[in-house]
Amino acid sequence: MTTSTNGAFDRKPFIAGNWKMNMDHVQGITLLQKLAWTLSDAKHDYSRVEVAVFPPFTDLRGVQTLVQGDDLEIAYGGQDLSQFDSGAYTGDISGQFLNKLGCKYVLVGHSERRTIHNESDDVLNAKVKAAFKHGVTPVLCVGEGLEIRQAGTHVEHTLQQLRAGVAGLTNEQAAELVVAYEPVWAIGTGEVAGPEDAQEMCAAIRTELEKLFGADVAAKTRLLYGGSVKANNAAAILQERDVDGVLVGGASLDPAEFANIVRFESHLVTD
Ligand SMILES: O=C(CO)COP(=O)(O)O
Repeated sequence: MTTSTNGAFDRKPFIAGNWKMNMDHVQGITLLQKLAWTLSDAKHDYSRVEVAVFPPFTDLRGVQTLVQGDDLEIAYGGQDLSQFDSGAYTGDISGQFLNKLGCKYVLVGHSERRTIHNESDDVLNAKVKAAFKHGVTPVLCVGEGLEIRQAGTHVEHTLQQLRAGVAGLTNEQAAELVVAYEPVWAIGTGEVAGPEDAQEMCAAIRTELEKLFGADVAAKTRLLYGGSVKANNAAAILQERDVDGVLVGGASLDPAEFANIVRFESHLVTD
């Protein structure tokens, strides 16, 4: 097995599964158990490659119980949080509640939230700050739709979302933040941005973070790619220098497929 070219993995690779609105709390426990068994059988080294799942809110208590009871090293997080701490916000979930459930991460600004729920850059910036306030690491999602990609303004569009999302963060927060580049045209469509597209945008994001927070900070921020990632394309994407992980939708619902993505290093064989 060869080592990856990804900056010799200065940043710990991060493989995240976004279950979206799939898996009720019973199905979710079964899925997580199967994933944990598969990775355990494969002797997965969690200290080399971090694994996290993002189940629906209603699954989180069960996930917490399983993770604690079986001493699993799989992290988990919410798919969204409120920008507010508590109060008359029917249907919303506070970052404090996520923290209390042991969530290490929370997705912020997934394209499905930006579009279906009309979440603005200002709201998303407030959500990023709310996550940090409550001790949960935000995974800020950015990315362009098809029309913007075709117009060739995708880099500027994505960087504008990034700047708005990280406005007012401290250097320490920016280093801890995770950013996921998810081109909307590649989500759930089978269309995958090529490894070079993922690298182009992740490099642009890192350069922008350097401008905003300095090179030392930008060298620590983990950048993920998401959009139709499968076991057969993950390794090539993850070999790119600035791509530190993947955010997986559909393929994270299949424990064997997702475990193979987690074990991408075993697909980097050259001999
Ligand atoms: O939106 C995504 C992950 O957050 C990507 O979804 P798919 O992997 O199903 O394309």
